[in-house]
Amino acid sequence: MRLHEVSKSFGDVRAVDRLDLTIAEGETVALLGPNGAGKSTAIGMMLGLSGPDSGTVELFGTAPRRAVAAGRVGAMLQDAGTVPNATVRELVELARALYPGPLPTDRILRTAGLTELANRRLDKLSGGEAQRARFAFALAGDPRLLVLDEPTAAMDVSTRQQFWDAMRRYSAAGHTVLFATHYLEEADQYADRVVVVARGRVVADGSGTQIKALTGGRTVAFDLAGEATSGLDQLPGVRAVQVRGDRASLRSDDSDATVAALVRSGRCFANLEVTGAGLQDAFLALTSAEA
Ligand SMILES: Nc1ncnc2c1ncn2[C@@H]1O[C@H](COP(=O)(O)OP(=O)(O)OP(=O)(O)O)[C@@H](O)[C@H]1O
Repeated sequence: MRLHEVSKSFGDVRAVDRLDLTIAEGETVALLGPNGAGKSTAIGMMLGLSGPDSGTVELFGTAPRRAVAAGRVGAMLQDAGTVPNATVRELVELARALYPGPLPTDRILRTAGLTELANRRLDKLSGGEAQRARFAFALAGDPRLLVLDEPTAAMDVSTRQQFWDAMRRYSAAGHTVLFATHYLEEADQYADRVVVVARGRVVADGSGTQIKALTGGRTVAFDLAGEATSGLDQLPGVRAVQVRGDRASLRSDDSDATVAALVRSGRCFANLEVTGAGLQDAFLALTSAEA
């Protein structure tokens, strides 16, 4: 899949701004960005639901609409509805009828973790189960590329886990998956590659580990135990000091040196904690750097 210099505006809002993105077959890629970053607009163009104002979008070497019509792409969009009175199995059969080379029904149900729920009516499913039914619908045509727009929005932790287990079964077979998410831990955990989008542009592209390394550093936090904050910014490695109530958080490039110096200083402190920069930190730093 290839987007080259793609832009799209809605009135004065430039939703996607000269976006360049190439995804190779077999990759699992997370499109990570805050609300309004342009993820859904970019996905809409990848699926041929709307055209770019400028730039080109190609799927499997052809126009998105043609690739979608040929059954090479399955999609699960944010606002997709289902058929309330049908059962899960009927929905899957309906989806299969739309494609030239669909997967067998039982395999779709198994991959989506719906075997036990095959005869359940769609309007009796929980939110997470309904999302898995949409996932089954997207899988039915045996697509080479699966595009998921915030697939786990509104799912609780265990339902989310079940969903990703199902997605893993699919990607393990060598299929390409692109998913949009706000959940930073999800991007880090389930994607081979994380593409961070802000204001319609790619601001970082790499593995979760690489994205974290871009901001680097650790946080050394402790209770001040009544001591003043003066001198904390002079400790070795410290780049920034933040104080909330009685707790200080030091952003440090060398947390070992910072902690050693803190101990040597003879200051009182309590509840010392050293944590690595999470993807959340990296994400905030990267997107605010663009502001
Ligand atoms: N049909 C539309 N008409 C007008 N503005 C739109 C339309 N679709 C999107 N936008 C605007 O384009 C920008 C990008 O929106 P988009 O939905 O692509 O972002 P997103 O990253 O998917 O956000 P979210 O995570 O909230 O779904 C936003 O400012 C949004 O308000």
